[in-house]
Amino acid sequence: MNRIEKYNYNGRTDDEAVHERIHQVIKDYNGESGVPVITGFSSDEGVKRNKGTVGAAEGPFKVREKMSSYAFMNDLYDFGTIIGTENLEQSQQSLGDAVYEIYKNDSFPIIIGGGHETFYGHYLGGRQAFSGKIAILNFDAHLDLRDEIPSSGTMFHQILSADQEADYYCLGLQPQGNTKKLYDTADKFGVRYYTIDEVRETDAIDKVAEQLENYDAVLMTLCMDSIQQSASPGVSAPSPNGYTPLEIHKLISRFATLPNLKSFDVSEVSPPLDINDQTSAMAASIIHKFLSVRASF
Ligand SMILES: N=CN[C@@H](CCC(=O)O)C(=O)O
Repeated sequence: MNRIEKYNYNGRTDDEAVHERIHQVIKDYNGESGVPVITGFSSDEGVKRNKGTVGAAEGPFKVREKMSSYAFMNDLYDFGTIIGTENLEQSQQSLGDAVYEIYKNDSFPIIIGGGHETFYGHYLGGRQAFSGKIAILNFDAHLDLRDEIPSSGTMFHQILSADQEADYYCLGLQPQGNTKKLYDTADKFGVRYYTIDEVRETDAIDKVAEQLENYDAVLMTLCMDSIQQSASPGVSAPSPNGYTPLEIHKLISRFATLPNLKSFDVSEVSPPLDINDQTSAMAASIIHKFLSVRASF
């Protein structure tokens, strides 16, 4: 079991008597039901193995720092952060165990990565909690379907090659970031994938939203490299023509209200690569938007 570190939220307090910012309302998670639970996964190992630029291990702390003073008045809990090691497989299992504990109590994990290898741990918890058909909804510049040792570029290959009951939807692909081999792999597994242009210019989103209704559980994941580089520069593999902040806020809001959505992770924020904390702030604003739009957990 990996070490779990608690986060100490701090921020502006306007009036001691009124609890209206995240750092004032957030509590340690102790098994409560029907609540959103922030959970960190501090890991660089997946990006390192994928030959990317490391730094995402600092994401869970920096994104919480940005969220701390955001106006917020509803229930919110924090599980702590799983501290990843070079033993990525064990770290992902520890994240899966944490996520499973939250699901078991009928609560809703909101996970802050870590490299996108975060999603494999997220999935392990989801698969343990939910039998039947699972949909993975990934907003990403990359398919992450490499058939190699586990990294931040392999999670969906790992899942689809072992789980017949999991379907993969990928929205926002950057053509320059995915080779023919990755597209062939996607076709082999029947992945429903859409480039950024298809998301913008077709009815892909409506179609996907309709198809997602047919699953027992939907697990949603956002790779911050799917957002345009000028708004999300602090990632290992930036996208000059990724989602605009408005586009990604709209998309996350749209899918946040799916009744069968069980959890959400935001991955790949790398504070050492960031400019003026823009990427951490963007991730924090997306989580805040998600919390505001999804009325019940
Ligand atoms: N979604 C994240 N993907 C990987 C890059 C994928 C690739 O190199 O194909 C990452 O940043 O580590």
